[in-house]
Amino acid sequence: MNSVKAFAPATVANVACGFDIFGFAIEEPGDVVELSRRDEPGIVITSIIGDEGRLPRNAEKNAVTVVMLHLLKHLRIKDLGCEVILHKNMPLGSGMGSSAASAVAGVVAMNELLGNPLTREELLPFAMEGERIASGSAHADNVGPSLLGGFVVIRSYTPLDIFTIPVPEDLYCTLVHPDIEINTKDARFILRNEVSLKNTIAQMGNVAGLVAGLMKADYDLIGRSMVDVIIEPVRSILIPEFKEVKQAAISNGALGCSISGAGPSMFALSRGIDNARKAGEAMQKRFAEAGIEAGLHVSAINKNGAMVLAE
Ligand SMILES: Nc1ncnc2c1ncn2[C@@H]1O[C@H](COP(=O)(O)OP(=O)(O)O)[C@@H](O)[C@H]1O
Ligand SMILES: N[C@@H](CCOP(=O)(O)O)C(=O)O
Repeated sequence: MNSVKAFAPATVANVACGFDIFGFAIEEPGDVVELSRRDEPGIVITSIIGDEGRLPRNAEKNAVTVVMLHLLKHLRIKDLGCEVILHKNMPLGSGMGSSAASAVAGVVAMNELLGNPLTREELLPFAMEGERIASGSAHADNVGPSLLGGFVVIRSYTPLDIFTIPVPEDLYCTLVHPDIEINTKDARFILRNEVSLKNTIAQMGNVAGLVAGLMKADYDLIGRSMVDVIIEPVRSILIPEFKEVKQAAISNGALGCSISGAGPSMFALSRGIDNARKAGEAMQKRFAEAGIEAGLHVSAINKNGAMVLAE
């Protein structure tokens, strides 16, 4: 095989109470990577479309190629020559798993070009290296769902133990991206290292409730469990109109609403696409009243994750 194209979707990480342990993918947007072999050895980024020239062109600094370099090293392949085109289809520092989408599309494309020596699950640690370069932390709650699809739970990082759980058929996500940027690295830096016993108990109850609610298709339980007493109170300060936008979502049919990843995007979960759209329009309107433009995506939970595209 001489050339390959792969797509990897945007993701909602944390899902309110599950900091670094919960995430799911949405249908769109997503990054697309094109790979083609060349005669000279080495991985070269020939073009990035859609980043306004902001992303590193150096293969060792961009999440899309860092993952390929790690994969090739693991497979002890030294002489491969490859040209990379990245279609950057989502904003940077968005809370939509932008760096993760590039990393996953990159590692899936390279694995395909090599004839799929690794399974999807085996690609995960390499995709996580893309997150390390982007945010200083190799968290898996964006790359996991972007790679595997579904609602992902990371039970443990050492050793890595990750699985997906079923979600109700009629569950829809609303993702609203206000036109501001928050660097995940900065949004991790401001978090406290200590958590009180009281908050730990509350958070554990919600984590258990959200898993049970999703698996039992108990929409009320899902809504009641979308509460984050640890991270949201700290990070929401970085998002203008956070409380008002969250209230707008809940008053307009959403089961619950919180920060998507490290923000500034906010997400809501709803029963049915009509509720998800209504909540999204209300959230967008609330941002607009404060003079902030916001993009809106309404989607089912993406069960497939990354895809190799026909040439
Ligand atoms: N291919 C890539 N796509 C997006 N960001 C990348 C990529 N490669 C490196 N980065 C770096 O990662 C940071 C953005 O990642 P992050 O803050 O995690 O955003 P997001 O929340 O959207 O994933 C920026 O500093 C950016 O330069
Ligand atoms: N668990 C991470 C998720 C970051 O998601 P992103 O989409 O903002 O990169 C965190 O909360 O830091």
